[in-house]
This record gives sequence, structure tokens and C-alpha cells, in this order.
Amino acid sequence: MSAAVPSGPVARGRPDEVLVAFRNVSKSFRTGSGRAAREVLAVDDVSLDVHRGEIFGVIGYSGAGKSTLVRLINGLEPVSSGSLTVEGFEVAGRKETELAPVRQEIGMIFQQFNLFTSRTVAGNVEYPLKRAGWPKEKRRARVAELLEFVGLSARAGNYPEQLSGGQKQRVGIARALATSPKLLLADESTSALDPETTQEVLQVLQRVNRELGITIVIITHEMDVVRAIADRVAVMQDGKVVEHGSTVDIFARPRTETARRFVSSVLHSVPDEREVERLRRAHRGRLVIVDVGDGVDIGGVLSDGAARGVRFTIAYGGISVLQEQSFGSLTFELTGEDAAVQAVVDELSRITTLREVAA
Ligand SMILES: Nc1ncnc2c1ncn2[C@@H]1O[C@H](COP(=O)(O)OP(=O)(O)OP(=O)(O)O)[C@@H](O)[C@H]1O
Repeated sequence: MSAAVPSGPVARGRPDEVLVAFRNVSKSFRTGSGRAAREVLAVDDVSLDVHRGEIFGVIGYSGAGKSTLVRLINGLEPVSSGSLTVEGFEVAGRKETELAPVRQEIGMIFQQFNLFTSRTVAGNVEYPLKRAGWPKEKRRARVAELLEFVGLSARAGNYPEQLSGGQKQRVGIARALATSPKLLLADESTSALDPETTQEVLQVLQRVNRELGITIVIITHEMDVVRAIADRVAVMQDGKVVEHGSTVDIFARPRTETARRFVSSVLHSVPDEREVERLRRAHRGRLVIVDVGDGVDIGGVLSDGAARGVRFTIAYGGISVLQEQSFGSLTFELTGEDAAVQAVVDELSRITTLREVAA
């Protein structure tokens, strides 16, 4: 767990107001030609809602289809099949020229910032306003307001190469917000940054969401980013959304192996294979891993067990708090008379999820 990220937000977003709706959306690419031609199914039958006002995370390993999924939203990639609406506007099947109204409502930031190196900071932020035909005075005032918001007023006349990575991304954010979009797409927006700078950018994104009310879809391969700012999250694997739900739920009860791996990458409360081997060598009794959380009375079960001669040792574990709920897991070694230990295992299995570490 990193101390360098802000604590998770209180879940927001309005489930009754769907901003982006995916319905059985697929996207395939044709690669190669002749005999080498093949289809890559980058997004495979995805159905998902993004609610107005929330920060929605999309997490997955490289090649899972995250970027493609998000690029479908603003029509950077056309949908192959299914329905995709933004504020009720059907994006699927539209020509480039028909996408202008939806693109106006969407800003985007990128891993490599994509700034114009030959323009100043102010010039970069001003660019979309020029394209949108804003008069000069209005543009100047808007640029000043945006640079103030991202804390870069003093850097207006600098060129991107004179800025740190975090500052460049803040320019990217200011530019993406210039024409007041309703939705901000952030594609690996912190992946090129060190942990401290990541925190700085995540805090700006949180303010974009909370103070300006802008919905954010953030793609990442880092669970720390999800933990820090996402209200809800979708886990992608091989083009599919294998799991989605509130960030708290995914952390507390990951259902797929992929989600479990992401959660354990930041929580470290469940022993991995090597740690299990070490635990087996160090403990002769029965080893069980139990999920803990608010309202799960593990202590009561262990006290009852103690009355019947069952001893327990905490061999591994960790408990974290996210959005005011505690969760995590503990690995116990249970020793005592077989039937009494079995009674404790049965009772723990009744009140929570229990996995046994094979002998
Ligand atoms: N323009 C394209 N042409 C052909 N194949 C593509 C194209 N864009 C993406 N793909 C393929 O689609 C799959 C999903 O790629 P995508 O970039 O969406 O994944 P990702 O989860 O964002 O990965 P990364 O984090 O590495 O960017 C990959 O197999 C990729 O090679």
C-alpha cells in the first residue's frame, strides 16, 4: 500500500443518470494481409454504464483492450457491433462528420501528454478554444482561469520541454478542459510519472471531478490509481469486462483471478505462492485464509474455539480501510484436537470466505 496516493473518495456518481452506455459492444481490427490476415477482437461483447458525476476506472494488463474501449467513446475508433451511447447519442455507426457534437462534450488526456512542443503552455491550452472559434479576449481569460485551476499560472510562457512530467500532464488537463466537456477520458495519464507526481496529477483529477462536476473515465494498469480515485471500476481481460462494481466491492470481494491479482498488488494481505510455501514450512497446524471486514465476528469464533482447546496464531494478513469500510484477510494457523479445529473451520466458513492452505 502506498502512502503517496490520496485516500479513496466517498462513492459518488448518479446511478440514475447514465452518461455512457455500452450494450454488447465489440471492436475488431484486421491486421496483416493475404494469408497473414487475421482479426483481433480487442473489445468483446462489453455491456457497461458510466454514471454521471463518477470517476470510473478501467483496469487490465497490457493488451486487455482498455485503450480501445475508451477510444470507442469519442469515436477515435469506430464500434464494430453493438450500441454505444453518450448522453443518449448513438455513437456506433456514425460518420466522422456526425461525431462533432459528442466530441465537443469529451476531453482526453494521454500517457505521453501529446502537447505541441512548439507552443507555449498558454498556447497549448488556447489551441482548442481557437479551433472552437472563441474571440481573443475570451480565450485569454479562459486560459488564465484554466492555468490557475491546475496551478500553472506562473508557467504560461514556458514551453513543454521546460516542464516536469507532472506539470506537462497538468497542461494536458487544462487543455482537455478548455471547452468545458462533460466527460474526461484519461488514458494511462499517470503511467509515465513517478509516485509523487502521480499523486499530484490524481489530486488535480479529483478536483476536476468534485469541483467542476466532470465525469472521468480513467484507464490504468495500476490498482493504486483505482484505489485512490475511482468510485467504480471495470476489470478487463482479453477484450472482456470480467468484473465490474464499486471500488470497495472489488477490493473487498474480488471474484476473478485477475481482479484478485490486482487487489493483492496493493493490499498484500493474501499470501502469494512463495509466501504460502514459507508458511507451510513454518507452521505444522491447519492453515486457513479468511476474509475479514466490518461485521464479521472472527474474534467470537476464535474465542469459542479457545474454550474447546483450539489455539490460533496469526501467520499472515492485513486490514485496510477504503471509503470508510475495513476489509482484508488474515491467515491463521489452528492447532488442537481435530474435531474442535474442524468446528472452528466450519464456523469461520459460515460467516466469511475461507480458503484452506493445502498441507
Ligand atoms: N489499431 C490497431 N490495429 C490492430 N490491432 C490493434 C489496434 N489497436 C489495438 N489493437 C490490438 O487490440 C488489443 C487490445 O489493445 P489495447 O491497446 O486496447 O489494450 P490495452 O489494454 O490498452 O493495452 P496497453 O495498456 O498495452 O495499451 C491488442 O491485442 C492490440 O494489439
